[in-house]
Amino acid sequence: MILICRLEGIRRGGKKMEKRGGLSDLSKLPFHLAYASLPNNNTRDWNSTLQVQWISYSRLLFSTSSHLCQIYHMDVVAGLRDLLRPLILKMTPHDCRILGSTQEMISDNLESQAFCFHADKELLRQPRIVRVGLIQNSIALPTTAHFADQKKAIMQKVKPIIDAAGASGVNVLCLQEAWMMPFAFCTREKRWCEFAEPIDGESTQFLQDLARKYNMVIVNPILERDVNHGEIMWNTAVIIGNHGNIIGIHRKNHIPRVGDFNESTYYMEGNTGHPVFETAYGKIAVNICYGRHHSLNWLAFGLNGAEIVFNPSATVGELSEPMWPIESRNAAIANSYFVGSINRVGTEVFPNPFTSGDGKPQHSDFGHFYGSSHFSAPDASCTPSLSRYRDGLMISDMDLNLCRQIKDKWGFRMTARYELYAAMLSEYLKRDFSPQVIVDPMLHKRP
Ligand SMILES: NC(=O)NCCC(=O)O
Repeated sequence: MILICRLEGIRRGGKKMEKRGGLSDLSKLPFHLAYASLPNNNTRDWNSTLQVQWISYSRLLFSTSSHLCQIYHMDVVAGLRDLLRPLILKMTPHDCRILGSTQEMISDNLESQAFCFHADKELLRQPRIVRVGLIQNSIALPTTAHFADQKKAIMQKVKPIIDAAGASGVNVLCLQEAWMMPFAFCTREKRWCEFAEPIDGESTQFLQDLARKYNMVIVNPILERDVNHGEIMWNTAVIIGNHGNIIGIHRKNHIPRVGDFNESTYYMEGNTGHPVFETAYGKIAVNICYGRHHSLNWLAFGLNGAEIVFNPSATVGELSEPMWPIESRNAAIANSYFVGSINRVGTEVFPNPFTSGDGKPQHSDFGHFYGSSHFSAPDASCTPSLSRYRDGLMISDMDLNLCRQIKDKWGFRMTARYELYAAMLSEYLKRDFSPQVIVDPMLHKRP
C-alpha cells in the first residue's frame, strides 16, 4: 500500500516530525511511504521544493537532518504516477520538468532519488544552488561478449540515465569509475587494455554531445590510453565543460594493492596532482576510488579550493562496505566541501578464473559491487544511499554557500596547524627518519 502525506519540520534522527495529512503515528505506517515535503511553513520556496519521495520508513528516520529537510524521489513503480498526479498538477513548470520528464524516461530497473542541501541565507551573497547528479550502473552485457558490443551496450544503457539527469536540470554529473568497461583489473589479463581510450576518445565524444545538449558539466572516468606517452595507461577522469569542451583531466593518485584489486598491473600512480576545476557551476575535483582512504588526498583537493569532490568508485562488499558510509562523509566534514560518492552495481563474472595470491580458491568474479551512491555535506548531513543492486540516478541540489558557512563556523583551516604537519612529513621522508617515540624508562626494568 502506498500512502501520500505531507511532512514538515523533519529533524535529525526523525525525533521530531510534525505532520500534516492526518497521520499521527509514523510507526503505524506501512513499510513504504510516498510523501511530499515542504520547507518549514515557507510557501516562498514552494516552486523549488515540492518533492515526492518513495522511501522506506526506516530510511526516512535515518535520512533526515536539519540541512536536509526536503527529500524527494521520483520512483517509477507502476501506478505511482497516477497517485502523484494531484501533486504534479499543483507544481510550477519548473517542478513538473523535474518530476515529469524523469518519470517518462526511467525504466523499472532504475532507481532515482533526489535531495536538497540547504545553507543559511546570507546578507551579502546570493545562494549558489547547484544541481548535482551521480549515476551508478551495472555492465550491460556479459564480459564474454565482443568488446565493441560491450562498450556500445554500456553507452546505450547509460544514455537514458544521462538524459533523465539532463531533463531534470542537473548542472554537474559524475559517472562511476571506468564506467565504459567491466572492472576487469582483478584478472591481470592484458586483453582488457583494449578498452582504454585517449582523453578525447569514444566515451568523451559521446558525453561531449550530451554536455552540450543539457548545458551540463560531466565527469567522465575512463581507462585512459596516453597516446603521446608510449600508449601507457592511467585511470583518469576527464572533466567535460557545459559547452562540451574538455576542461582538463585528473589521474588517480593512489592505486590499490589489496584483495583482487590488481590495478597496478595496468596503470601507475597519477601525475596530475590535485587539480580543482573551476566550472560554470562551481569548483569541482575528483578523488578516484581508492584515494578515499587517504585523508591527505582529500585535504589537497580542499586546499586547492574544491567545493564538490566526486569519488567515482568500483568496490566490493566483502572488502570495503563497512568503510563506505564513513570515509567520504568524514572527508566532507574535515574539508568543508560536498562529496558525491559513486559505486558500480552487480557482480561481473570473467571468462577465466584467477587468484590474487591471498590463499583463497580461484574464482571468476570480483564479488558484489554494492552501489550505495550518496552525497555528503560539510555540515555532516548526508543523503541515504541508492540501492545495493539496482542502477540509479541520485540528484541533489546543494547551496555551495554552505562550504564557507561551515568554514566560518568551525574554522578548521585556522586551527589545522599545517606547519606542524609539513615539518613532520618532511622529516618522515628523510631516509634517516626515526619515529618520535618516547619510551617509558621503566618499561624494560624488572619490577
Ligand atoms: N577501484 C578501486 O580503487 N578499488 C579499491 C578498493 C577500495 O578502495 O575499496
